[in-house]
Amino acid sequence: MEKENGKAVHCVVLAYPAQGHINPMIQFSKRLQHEGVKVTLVTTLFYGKSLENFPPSMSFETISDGFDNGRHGEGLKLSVYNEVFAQRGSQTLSEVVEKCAISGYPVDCIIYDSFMPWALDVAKKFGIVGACYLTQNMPVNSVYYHVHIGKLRAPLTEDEILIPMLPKLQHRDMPSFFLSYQEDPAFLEMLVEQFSNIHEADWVLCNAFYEMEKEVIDWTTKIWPKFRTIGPSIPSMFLDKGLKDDEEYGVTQFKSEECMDWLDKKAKGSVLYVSFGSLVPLEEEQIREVAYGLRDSGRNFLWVVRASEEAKLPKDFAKNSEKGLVVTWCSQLKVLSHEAVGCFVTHCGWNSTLEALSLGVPVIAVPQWSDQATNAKYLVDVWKVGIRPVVDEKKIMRKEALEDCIKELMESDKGREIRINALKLKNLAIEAVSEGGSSNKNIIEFVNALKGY
Ligand SMILES: O=c1ccn([C@@H]2O[C@H](COP(=O)(O)OP(=O)(O)O[C@H]3O[C@H](CO)[C@@H](O)[C@H](O)[C@H]3O)[C@@H](O)[C@H]2O)c(=O)[nH]1
Repeated sequence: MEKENGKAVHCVVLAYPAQGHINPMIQFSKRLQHEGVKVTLVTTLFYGKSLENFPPSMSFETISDGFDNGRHGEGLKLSVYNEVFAQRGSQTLSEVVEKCAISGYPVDCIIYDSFMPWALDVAKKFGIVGACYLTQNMPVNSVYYHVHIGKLRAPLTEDEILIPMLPKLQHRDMPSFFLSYQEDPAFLEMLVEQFSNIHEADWVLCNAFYEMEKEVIDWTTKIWPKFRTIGPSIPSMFLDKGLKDDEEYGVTQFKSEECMDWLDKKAKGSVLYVSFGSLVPLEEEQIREVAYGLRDSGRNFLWVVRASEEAKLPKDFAKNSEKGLVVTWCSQLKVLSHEAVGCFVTHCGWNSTLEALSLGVPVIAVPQWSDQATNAKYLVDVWKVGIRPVVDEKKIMRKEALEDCIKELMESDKGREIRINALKLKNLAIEAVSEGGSSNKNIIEFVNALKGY
């Protein structure tokens, strides 16, 4: 598969330095490679050093965020980091593009994570295509976009937030940066900044699929005509099985611990899988409530508690028992696709959300930070594949609230309906990336345009 001039199309894929961002970018890259595109994956030097199991089929380059030995010093403000990153990142990304040209593989397109909008200027400077990749979900992006166009403000003054094509949102459904805006506006500003130049991007790609949120996607395509959904960006073996040997994302920041033998011994649908993702630390009090809630539910559970969080576990809590196993990291997709798993207690990070939808696993939604509350709203009220426990005035989910949700999901009629809905979503996700499906067609359209067809 070649361009009109006979050469393979070459895309630089610029991933933001975080597990939840590099995973989907690598997965999308594999789909591009499947369509005959040459991919060079790029991330920051410091983050790159922490990654293992890099896919051998891709070239790998690094840029500088200005902190090649890490972001030491608690005092470093996000706004300062972003400013330095934009400046050093633009410079070193330009060097990568130049290096590729010198080595005989000129770059045709930069696909950049929307968290780094300055990368579009680099693409423009070289006269190549700039494609923005939105790692988060479209309703969340739409919320931030409405701040960008001045239709929504922080701090929130209204009780209910009305945004076209989205359900009514309460404060608890909004991205957390609205609620923390007064203490620290930098996060919301960074997320809104994603949309500062988006109308100039040649393409806007989003890690979602059309059938999951048609209304908001149709609305978005009207304002950005080159907006396309290309997800779920998760390994093909867990979806359409169209890509050979594609069983893992490819890079890992943390080492997985063995848990498959333990799962193999458990009855079908009997295990609660619990994970709060790769980033957010939980309050010790919250970890204690989860621990006792799981233990007292009487159910089997497999819980990922990252090494940095382990000291917060209650001293009397058994990490490896007949009913429960705690690991520091696991292959989440293998776990979610295991028939023993009956429910996912999740923080609702966007990748975990898409993985749950794609594998048909119902959820107990326990959002903590960033986009997670809006994802939880969709999981519970729009896709109807989960339940959200109440939290108290300290925003802690008490053990009783968790136990009630577990009981409801595993035993009630509502739980059975939720399971049926989860399977419907799973089938839609598989169809979207299969031949002729909405995301598959969009990927082919994108690649053909790069090839000049
Ligand atoms: O034991 C584990 C736990 C997680 N994962 C993987 O790690 C990724 C986690 O991604 P995500 O669910 O998105 O959570 P975070 O890592 O917390 O992601 C951050 O980035 C996402 C994209 O911006 C946001 O949606 C989240 O809110 C934000 O916390 C997923 O692919 C999981 O499969 C594993 O492989 N093993």
